[in-house]
Amino acid sequence: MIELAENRYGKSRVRLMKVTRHPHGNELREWTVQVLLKGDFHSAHAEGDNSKILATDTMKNTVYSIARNSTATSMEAYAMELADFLLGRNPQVSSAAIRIESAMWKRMTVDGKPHPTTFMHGSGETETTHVERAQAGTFRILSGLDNLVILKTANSGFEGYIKESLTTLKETSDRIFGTAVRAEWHYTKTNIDFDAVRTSVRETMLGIFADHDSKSVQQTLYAMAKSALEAVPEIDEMELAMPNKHCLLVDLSRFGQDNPNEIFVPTDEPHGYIEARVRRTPDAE
Ligand SMILES: O=c1[nH]c(=O)c2[nH]c(=O)[nH]c2[nH]1
Repeated sequence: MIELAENRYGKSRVRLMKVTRHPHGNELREWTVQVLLKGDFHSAHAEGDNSKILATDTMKNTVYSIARNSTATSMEAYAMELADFLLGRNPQVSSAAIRIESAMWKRMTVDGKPHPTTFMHGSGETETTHVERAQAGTFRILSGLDNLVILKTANSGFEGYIKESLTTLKETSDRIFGTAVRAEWHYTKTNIDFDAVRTSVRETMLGIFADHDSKSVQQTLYAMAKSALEAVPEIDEMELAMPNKHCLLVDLSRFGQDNPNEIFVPTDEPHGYIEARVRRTPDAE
């Protein structure tokens, strides 16, 4: 016997730019949206019967249509509206999952003043959200960020690790620590100021990264997640991934020069990769 074990389908990489026009200036958002639906689609897979299929092209159109009417100020609130709309119109759908990645546009400064209608691409950092709801269920909202590229030039070392026959790495109490953070955290509520909470989470993590006396990427990652969970009551779990973007000290002794931790070669591959999930445990009775 062969059966359809699981399935979901939808539209990926729906690109959307929204300009919200105000008399005093405009707001700009650039999102890449993914819609994935699960549901009663056995007949489509096993019999070629498309009568329950909402075309993915229709989903793409829905992304734009909801964006036109939505007054949501955050991508989380917009994603909830989109999921509600799709679930409301499609009883054959058991759950809708919306993912959004938001590009980092910043208002341009001209002559020292923020320009009302012109923007500059800030960095390759993106803001993310993943919103999911089942028919008659409650929302599960995970938000985060990706490709937050940061680097510290002091207060980072790596010592005391296992030394065995294949170990060549030298211990150091002073190294460069560069990474591109991916973080995703879970909200305990759905009616909060998502943008303000996001800012608190991000700023808390950055503050710890800068000030931490790092014994390893693992220790700093844990300290960042722990501080964010302590500072922001609206989240209860965080997954963090931090590649260790090695910067290798160049041996200048070949040229009769010293190198007191000043000249490095940044490398992409191979790189260390550290990830962890950190959560708030229920208070002990
Ligand atoms: O912070 C680090 N953690 C490791 O596990 C590790 N391994 C390694 O080679 N360098 C590092 N750095």
